[in-house]
Amino acid sequence: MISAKKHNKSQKRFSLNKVFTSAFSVLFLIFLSLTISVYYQLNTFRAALESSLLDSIPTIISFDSIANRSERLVFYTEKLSTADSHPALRIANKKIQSELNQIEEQLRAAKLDEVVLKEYEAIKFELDELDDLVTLRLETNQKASDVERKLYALFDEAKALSATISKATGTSSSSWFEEFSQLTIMSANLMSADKLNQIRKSSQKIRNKYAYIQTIQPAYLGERLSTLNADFQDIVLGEQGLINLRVKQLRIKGRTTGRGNFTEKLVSDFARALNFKSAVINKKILANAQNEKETIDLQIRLLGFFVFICIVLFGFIAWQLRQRVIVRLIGLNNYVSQFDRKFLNTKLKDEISDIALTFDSYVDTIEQQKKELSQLAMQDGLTKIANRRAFDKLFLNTFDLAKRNKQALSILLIDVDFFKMYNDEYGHIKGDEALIAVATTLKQSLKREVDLIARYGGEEFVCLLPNCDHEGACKVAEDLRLAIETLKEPHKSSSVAEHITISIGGATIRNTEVSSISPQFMLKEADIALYRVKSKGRNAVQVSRL
Ligand SMILES: Nc1nc2c(ncn2[C@@H]2O[C@H](COP(=O)(O)OP(=O)(O)OP(=O)(O)O)[C@@H](O)[C@H]2O)c(=O)[nH]1
Repeated sequence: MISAKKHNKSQKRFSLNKVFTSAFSVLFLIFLSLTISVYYQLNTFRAALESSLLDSIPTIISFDSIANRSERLVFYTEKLSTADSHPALRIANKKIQSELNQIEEQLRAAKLDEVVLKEYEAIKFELDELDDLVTLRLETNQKASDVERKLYALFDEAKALSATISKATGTSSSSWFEEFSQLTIMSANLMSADKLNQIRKSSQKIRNKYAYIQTIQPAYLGERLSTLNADFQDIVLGEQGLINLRVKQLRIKGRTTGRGNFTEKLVSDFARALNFKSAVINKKILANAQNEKETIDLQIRLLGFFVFICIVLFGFIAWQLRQRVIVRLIGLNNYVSQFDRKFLNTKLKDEISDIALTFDSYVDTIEQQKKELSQLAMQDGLTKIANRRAFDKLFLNTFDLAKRNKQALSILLIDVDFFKMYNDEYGHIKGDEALIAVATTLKQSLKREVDLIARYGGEEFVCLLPNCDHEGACKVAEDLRLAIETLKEPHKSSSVAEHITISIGGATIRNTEVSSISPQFMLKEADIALYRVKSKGRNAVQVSRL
């Protein structure tokens, strides 16, 4: 079984599985935190936008709208307080009511705080009060006008009475009527007096004049005059007389003006308060937007930083992938395809190194097996010495070398004598053992490293003796023959000896003649020599010189 070579124990192991799992986990976590951060930021941004769009901006718009309506309300309040007729009052009231309705609707929609609502209620109350005052003023005005008319009617009556006096007395005018005319003018002038003090002074003068007139009135007018006086008393000096009405008029006017100004101020304040609130919300929105902008800026910078880190990490992982996996796999492929150890890289302790080491073991094993196979291919299966193929190959190479170097070369053909009989006598198994013994002895008998003994076929062996001349070849042949004889392997059926013997026929080429002789020829000559030895009785050697 093939086992991978072990890593150096001091080297820390980095499993590729762990490396890539950790790297991708880190990237995944960064990606996840990026996603969460972006999601959180977008949500915050959405909430801020929602708060601005759905809450603050509509509130500002409704505040502005209420403030605008309030400013219009100021205008109509002025119209109301200065209304000098009932139609004008009705128009002003209608406009005010319309504005109030709109304001109330918007106030409800804007969900404003209690203070604003109370202010609004106060405005409504003041407007009602103002309306009452203006109505009262118009009624008083009407009464004053009626009384004024009555005054002029009374004057006409006095005038007619004066004419009657003139007719009766024969004079063109009476001093009474003159005084009465002045009294009427003084009374009529009350209508143009716009100060209470003036009215008080005038009323005193009127009373004095009225008292004086009574002292100068003609006695013969009798009852007619007393009615006139009583009417004057009612029209000017009475409870509902012109003086009291004018005082009331001025007082109501003062109150109306005061209330009107107060209400206008109240409405203006209300509008200002709304404008202020709107400005505050506006400021808040701007502050929020600024905060959001700063947060988003920070997030963008953070995002950029994270993206940068991600790119660096991706680059690092890609580089690691290339260095740790791709480059090493290419190296491994080169190693496997070219069997060149320079491509073998097992520095890192991981799965690829494991594979590389396993391949390395396979390569070792294959090379070992190749060696063994090539050895087996050149070895004789029975005797374990070189076989004929090995001999043929080496013989041709040695022959070429000898030819080139002009060296002597010898070969010996060795044949075990009467081996057929040996087999017949002892059986094939014994025969095999005998051949093994002969081969081993022959091999051990050779002294030079370069000499080769091979099994040529059957019970025949061949010996290759490079750079060996005729004399040397004869000596080696004789040594071999002697070694087998010394073996004393019993061979009863042999007619040469009682033990196994060999016959050797050889051939030697001299250095000068090498070029004209072929390896086949040399073998043939050795075979002829062997034949001769056999013919002469065996257990002998003969080497031909070529
Ligand atoms: N046991 C055994 N016998 C073999 C082997 N190879 C060849 N032989 C036998 O060797 C014998 C050779 O016989 P022959 O060629 O007649 O030669 P010989 O009997 O030695 O006679 P000479 O060569 O004339 O002395 C044959 O009987 C072969 O069967 C082998 O590997 N094992």
